Amino acid sequence: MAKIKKASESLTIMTNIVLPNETNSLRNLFGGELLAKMDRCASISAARHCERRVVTASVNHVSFNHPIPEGGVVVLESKVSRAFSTSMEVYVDVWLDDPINQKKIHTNEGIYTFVAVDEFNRPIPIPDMIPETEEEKLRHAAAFRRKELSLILSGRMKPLESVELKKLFQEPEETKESKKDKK
Ligand SMILES: CCCCCCCCCCCCCCCC(=O)SCCNC(=O)CCNC(=O)[C@H](O)C(C)(C)COP(=O)(O)OP(=O)(O)OC[C@H]1O[C@@H](n2cnc3c(N)ncnc32)[C@H](O)[C@@H]1OP(=O)(O)O
Repeated sequence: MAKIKKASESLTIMTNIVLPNETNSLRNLFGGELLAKMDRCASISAARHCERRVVTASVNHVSFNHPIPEGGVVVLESKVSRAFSTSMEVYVDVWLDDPINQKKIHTNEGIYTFVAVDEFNRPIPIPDMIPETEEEKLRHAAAFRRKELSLILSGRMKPLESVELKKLFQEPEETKESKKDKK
């Protein structure tokens, strides 16, 4: 198994048409149906990256920005955004595709955490990942913060133990100095 893989090697694209049994009372794609589709797409990306069985450990974020109507063509694209020791973050982008007018609307985004497991469902090490595009680099850079937040929210980490997340709430030294100068 390769020790380091590119983000693009885990790219997974799923295209579907929204059927009536998947909609809510407003005849738009039901949120839970979309979550299931995102989980499926993201789990394939995770398995492609680590070439192992994976389980969903956490759904860290999902945004519903635009409804997806019955009959709409929905395209899901997922890629591993960062690999840690046994876990990986997977980003899923969802698009409403209008093949007739050739328009694409970015409707949703989801961030999932998967863990690679052995035959006894114990976590096992995974290959590292290199981001290449600007977007991959941005997502990769912020992933550690999101991991810490997810661990805090799930009670697996104490807020004061965080490294990257804590930095967001700390004032830069220069700002502190300039405040002192003004006094
Ligand atoms: C070959 C290619 C072909 C491709 C084509 C085939 C594709 C074929 C795909 C099929 C894919 C099926 C995909 C099914 C997807 C489900 O539906 S799975 C069902 C739902 N999920 C579950 O049932 C999982 C239940 N939970 C568990 O089993 C355990 O809690 C877990 C997740 C394995 C973790 O176990 P644990 O003993 O607590 O392990 P622990 O060492 O504490 O943590 C392991 C890692 O997870 C991280 N972690 C744990 N919880 C969290 C959290 N809440 N937030 C963030 N990180 C967390 C830890 O930080 C740690 O990360 P690392 O620092 O090691 O990277």
